[in-house]
Amino acid sequence: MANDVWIADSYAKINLGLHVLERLPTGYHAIETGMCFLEWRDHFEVKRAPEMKLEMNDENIPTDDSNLINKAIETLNRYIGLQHNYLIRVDKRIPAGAGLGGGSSNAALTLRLLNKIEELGLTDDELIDISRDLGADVPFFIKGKSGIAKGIGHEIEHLDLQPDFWIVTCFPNEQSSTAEAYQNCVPDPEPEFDLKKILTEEDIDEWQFILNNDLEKSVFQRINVSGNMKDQMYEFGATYASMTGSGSAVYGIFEQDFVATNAYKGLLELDFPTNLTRPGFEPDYGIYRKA
Ligand SMILES: C[C@@](CO)(OP(=O)(O)O)[C@H](O)COP(=O)(O)OP(=O)(O)OC[C@H]1O[C@@H](n2ccc(N)nc2=O)[C@H](O)[C@@H]1O
Ligand SMILES: Nc1ncnc2c1ncn2[C@@H]1O[C@H](COP(=O)(O)OP(=O)(O)O)[C@@H](O)[C@H]1O
Repeated sequence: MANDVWIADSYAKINLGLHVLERLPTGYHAIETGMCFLEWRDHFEVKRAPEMKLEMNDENIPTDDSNLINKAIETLNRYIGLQHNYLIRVDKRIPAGAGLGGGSSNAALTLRLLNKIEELGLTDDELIDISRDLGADVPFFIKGKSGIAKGIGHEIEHLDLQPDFWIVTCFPNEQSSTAEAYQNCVPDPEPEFDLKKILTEEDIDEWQFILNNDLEKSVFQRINVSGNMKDQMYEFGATYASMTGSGSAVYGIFEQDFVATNAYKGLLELDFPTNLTRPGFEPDYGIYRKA
């Protein structure tokens, strides 16, 4: 009904390995990367309004046409035409420029929310098609399932890659440019290790020797604190640690809860935005009417 308020959450992701295979003529890069979700979420509340309006509680992120939520609204409007205007309020908790996909995740949720509220009847595959122009990472966020992304990130094989361990993720408060991270890395068309085999067959104890993020080197040269934080995760007892995506956030995977909790508290004391995700976490992709 016209006065309904709709609520939903938009989740962060981390990358489990990231191979940069080739620089393409478009300037984008062919990659393969595993992705799973964190219990780190932005909260959306949406209701009808006289005109489209976006409100976010993060003054560092513009709410003008450059915002990926507004780009998603514009894309959907162009594709099928929206019947109404909405006020979209976002309680933003996922840091931007962190390699956590916060903006991409917001764009995907916006498409799913408006599809549901306006009863547009678009399938996931149609939403995935529409989402491609919004960003390389946006299609991944349409289904809410972990998996391996290839191509520029649009070709997704959904697999259950959600680790059954604790994940501690920390953002050292320095935004990393995705474009720069890719521009400064050296593609390797023949990676030494088979990413899918590692993620689905290798014991996690082996990951630190064979699971790499090819964007780390160039980012750690510019943002040293991220490299130091990766070392710190191992010092805290992580079984595996890596920068996520184009950074600058770093995550550690821990097999014992008290070791993870100790790392989480230690990093929080540094005043960095830090997240603790429990074993086997699955995002709630539901869209609900607020009671
Ligand atoms: C690095 C990754 C890993 O998951 O995520 P984040 O670190 O951004 O979370 C993704 O590849 C980022 O996806 P996304 O953030 O949607 O990238 P886009 O906005 O489409 O592209 C931003 C810029 O990154 C570069 N880019 C992006 C993806 C890709 N496969 N090759 C690239 O070279 C291009 O210079 C592009 O102009
Ligand atoms: N709704 C949004 N949330 C977060 N970042 C956004 C949003 N809209 C646009 N942006 C811009 O996108 C960039 C970060 O996008 P994001 O997907 O969070 O990248 P990353 O995964 O690298 O952190 C920043 O430059 C930010 O200003």
